[in-house]
Amino acid sequence: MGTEKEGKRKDEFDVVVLGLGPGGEDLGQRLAEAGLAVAGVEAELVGGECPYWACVPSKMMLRAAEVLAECRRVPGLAGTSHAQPDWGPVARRIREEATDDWNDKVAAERFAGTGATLVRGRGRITGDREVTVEPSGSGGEARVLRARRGVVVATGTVPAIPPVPGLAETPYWTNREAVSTDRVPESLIVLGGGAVGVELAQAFARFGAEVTLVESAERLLPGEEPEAGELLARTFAAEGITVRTGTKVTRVDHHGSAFTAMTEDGSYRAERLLVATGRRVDLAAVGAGAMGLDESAKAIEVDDHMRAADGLWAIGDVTGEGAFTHVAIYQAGVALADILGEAGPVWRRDAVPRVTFTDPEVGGVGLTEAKARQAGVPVRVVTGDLSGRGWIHQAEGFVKLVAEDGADPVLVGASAAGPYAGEVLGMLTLAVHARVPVRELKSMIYAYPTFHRAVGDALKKMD
Ligand SMILES: Cc1cc2nc3c(=O)[nH]c(=O)nc-3n(C[C@H](O)[C@H](O)[C@H](O)COP(=O)(O)OP(=O)(O)OC[C@H]3O[C@@H](n4cnc5c(N)ncnc54)[C@H](O)[C@@H]3O)c2cc1C
Ligand SMILES: NC(=O)c1ccc[n+]([C@@H]2O[C@H](COP(=O)([O-])OP(=O)(O)OC[C@H]3O[C@@H](n4cnc5c(N)ncnc54)[C@H](O)[C@@H]3O)[C@@H](O)[C@H]2O)c1
Repeated sequence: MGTEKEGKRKDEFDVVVLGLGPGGEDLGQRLAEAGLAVAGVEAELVGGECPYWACVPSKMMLRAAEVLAECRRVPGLAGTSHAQPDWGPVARRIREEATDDWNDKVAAERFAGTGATLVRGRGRITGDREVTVEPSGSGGEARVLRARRGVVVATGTVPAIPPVPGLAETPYWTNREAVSTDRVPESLIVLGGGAVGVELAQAFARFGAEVTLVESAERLLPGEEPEAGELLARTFAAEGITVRTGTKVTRVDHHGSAFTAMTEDGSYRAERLLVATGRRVDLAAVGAGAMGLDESAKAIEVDDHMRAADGLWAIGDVTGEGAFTHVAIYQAGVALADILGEAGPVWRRDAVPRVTFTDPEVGGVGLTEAKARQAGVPVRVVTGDLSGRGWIHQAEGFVKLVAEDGADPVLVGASAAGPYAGEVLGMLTLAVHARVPVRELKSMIYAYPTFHRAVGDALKKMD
């Protein structure tokens, strides 16, 4: 229902969802389907980062790169092969199949089809349960949206650009330019060896780019088990990717058509430079202070029901928990139950799975050994290789299991790396989530010769 106040259009809803990425889109639709009056506010594209600039296009790139790598594995296993990489089909699939040329018409119609109201523009919390939306582009008047039950903040993150001298003045890439490029650069410097950095470095390298990756921590994927970073470093070296860990970029310049990155141990030149050094939230832009939150905080802190304050929920990357699409959507389900006042799932942080889609894949769930020890959890840890299947497949990888010690130990963390490691992670996620005792896992039958049989072999080492 719209009213006019101080020259601004005013509308009332039950819930206002700010940001329609995977989390906000899912929650807004489900609230509307439950019969609530919902406004979803979106500044860019309905669907958010994941389908247009992140998960989906990057996985299309990696799938294509994997096909090339398989082709290169034919000699010695199956004869001879010759593959001529062509970025054309990759760019075409991303443009036509994944993003509809970065057009959200279908998603917007799906959202509105549930009965929710899509409000295009940049929203800001301007009072208790009140959001003011500045329309996208020029023209149009601001709209004030009132939320009877409350506001859900689902505004995600933006790339965190490190304060490296010179960098801000250069035409560097973030994930957005990287996944929407029509052409593979001849050479590429990647800053950051987290999930974005390693995935995109490998995809471009397999399509012929000469890639240098600079990571300030001591190893790639520093949040994962050390064995994962070591495995990726070996794989990348074998594929011709230059990896520099434990070093910082001290200056970046761009002259003509080339970037130069100075590091503590040398200087690197490349046609393109990709910044993949993490993400940040901007709580001041969201107006979080208007509902009593600290706008300088790194994320919106939430309880087990995704509540951030009275009449305020937060879900997805803005909560600083996970930074994964499956977490944003899971948290949407938690907030849904809370807003509807129904029994439902609570936000559990102890069994969150994560998969980095490099080849080999790296999957993890729960705590790494280091994080368990830091938290003071007494642990038993076993590691095993891919056993028979790894040898047959000519593939490297590992399984690492972290069990909380005690009379009847349970896994509190596990990692799998290798072919299909993200799929092997499924059973490990179940084990951590459902607290399946190690004795039960040991008594299971593991099909021979699967990759997940490595879990059974590793468990034999756990006395
Ligand atoms: C290259 C890359 C690859 C990735 N791959 C994977 C993967 O394989 N698997 C995985 O699980 N995760 C992956 N991620 C992470 C995943 O993209 C995010 O976790 C996910 O998109 C978070 O969803 P969200 O709803 O919290 O926020 P977002 O997707 O960031 O959406 C937030 C939305 O809010 C809008 N918004 C922001 N501020 C306002 C405002 N003031 N008013 C109105 N609208 C606003 C934005 O325009 C955006 O549409 C990847 C990330 C990157 C960068
Ligand atoms: N497959 C997936 O699920 C997937 C894929 C991509 C991204 N994501 C998620 O998206 C988020 C963003 O990913 P990301 O890789 O950008 O962030 P990240 O925080 O995971 O990794 C950033 C890396 O950059 C390094 N770094 C920071 N400053 C640096 C500097 N000045 N020079 C060199 N290295 C520097 C950090 O040590 C870190 O290893 C993450 O939470 C990630 O989990 C998930």
